[in-house]
Amino acid sequence: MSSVEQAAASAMPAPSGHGPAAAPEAHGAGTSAAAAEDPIWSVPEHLADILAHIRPLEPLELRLLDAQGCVLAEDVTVPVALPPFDNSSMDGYAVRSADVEGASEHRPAVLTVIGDVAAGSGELPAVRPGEAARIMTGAPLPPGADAVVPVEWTDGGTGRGPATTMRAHSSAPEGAGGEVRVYRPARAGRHIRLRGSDVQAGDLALEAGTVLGPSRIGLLAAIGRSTVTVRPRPRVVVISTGSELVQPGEELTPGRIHDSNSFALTAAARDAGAIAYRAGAVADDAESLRAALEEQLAHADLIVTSGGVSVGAYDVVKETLSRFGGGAHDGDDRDDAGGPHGSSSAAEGGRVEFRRLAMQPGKPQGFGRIGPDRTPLLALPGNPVSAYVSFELFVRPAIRALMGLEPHERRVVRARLEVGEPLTSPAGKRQFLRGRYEPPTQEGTAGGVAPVGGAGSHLVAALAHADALIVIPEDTTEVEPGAELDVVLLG
Ligand SMILES: Nc1nc2c(c(=O)[nH]1)N[C@H]1C(S)=C(S)[C@@H](COP(=O)(O)OP(=O)(O)OC[C@H]3O[C@@H](n4cnc5c(N)ncnc54)[C@H](O)[C@@H]3O)O[C@H]1N2
Ligand code: MOO
Repeated sequence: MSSVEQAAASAMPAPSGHGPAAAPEAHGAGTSAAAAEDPIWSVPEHLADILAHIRPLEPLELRLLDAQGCVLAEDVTVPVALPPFDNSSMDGYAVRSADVEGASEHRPAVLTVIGDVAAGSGELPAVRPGEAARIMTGAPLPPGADAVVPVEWTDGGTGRGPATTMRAHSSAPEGAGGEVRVYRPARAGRHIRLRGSDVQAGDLALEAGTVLGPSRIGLLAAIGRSTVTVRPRPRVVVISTGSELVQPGEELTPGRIHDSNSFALTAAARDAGAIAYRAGAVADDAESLRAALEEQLAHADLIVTSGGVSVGAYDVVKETLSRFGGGAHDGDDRDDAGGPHGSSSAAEGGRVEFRRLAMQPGKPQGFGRIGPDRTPLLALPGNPVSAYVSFELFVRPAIRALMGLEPHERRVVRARLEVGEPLTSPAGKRQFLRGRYEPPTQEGTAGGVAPVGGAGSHLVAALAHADALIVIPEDTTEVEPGAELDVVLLG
């Protein structure tokens, strides 16, 4: 295991934690009397439960541009070689190399021009000894020729010394005939792109599992594919909840705040590769939330909510989703909650289970599958930093799993903590502080990381200036200046 992998294993939630797990007390997070009924989940346990209930989306055949950002679900082999024929890499003259051997400015080779070969030419003139064909970049090499001299090595057929360019056929059609003086030799093969020099027929063009970025879409087009079988980008619906929320652009009245989570989470889902829809903010009432969910379920592969998962009197997400049925396939409303802390997870029962996690921020979390298609739903806490950190730890991997990708994307590195005073961290919680990372100046040494803002999960401005999450492990309550910690690099 490399040092980065080791760091990742300790800093990031790992799916290996799924299944019967250590009692919460083992993480030092258990609360005495309540622990037995309301266990505290570790970060890896919660992620493992999510990933255990998410299957990659079924492959679809999509047109090339619709497949951008998707994961290839087939091995694509090359049907015909690229380039499909020997062709010129320069605008110039196709010649027989023997005819231009020893050519110089003082003793040019004088060749008879037998015509033009433009890109796309089907019929090719044969080049015999003493002849040349004017040829354009990408045009097929005519039979007989074995080299191309660029126009800059010739007089361009003008008889007036070295040329810099060809004369346009429209204004000087005589350029396709007459004579050309060649001032430099070209050995056989010069300026020729050979058939199959890029890929051969039968080669593997792209392997299943490849993400289709622009250059890969270009390759698929080059080998003649108009459609491709991919796992589609997941459709993620983001719903924020809270009667205090006002949309950006609208005036704030007393007690209200702008809805920032639905924007940050939708943007984050797009950044992770999803097609994300912002369904907007729903007021804190169960009926509105239920209606919004019913409406969105039809076109969601994953639903993300923010807010309403804590212990308040208006925590409507928790109230609604704890009882939201599984829909058509929902045989019963059985209570099969438990996951690593019991026999199975709520996700199997078609409802959402709410948990406390041994982390800060992001303690309250919900996960389950709802509706007739058992659509996965992640209910994130409403505090903006908590929602964002939860996205990075749980939603991003879930989106990647739906795409058929390895869930962990973020790089984790070791970095020296750059602070004046020791930092404290709550016992039994994995703390994720926002930080700015400075890469090492020397190879083999650790970079530095400085906290941005405090631990408060309302600090959106500090979050916007952070580029890393500083991970303080569960069993660490104080970190000295200069200590090395895992750091999750955001982007
Ligand atoms: N008595 C307790 N109170 C709280 C606990 C607890 O254990 N006991 N946990 C705290 C923690 S930790 C968190 S995190 C929050 C989670 O609360 P909710 O998920 O129920 O979220 P809300 O109450 O709806 O909102 C919390 C906070 O975030 C602001 N918010 C909500 N949505 C948005 C949005 N879309 N854009 C911007 N800001 C948003 C909201 O106004 C609140 O300030 O609970 C603690 N309380
Ligand atoms: O978990 Mo809350 O997310 O600490 O603010």
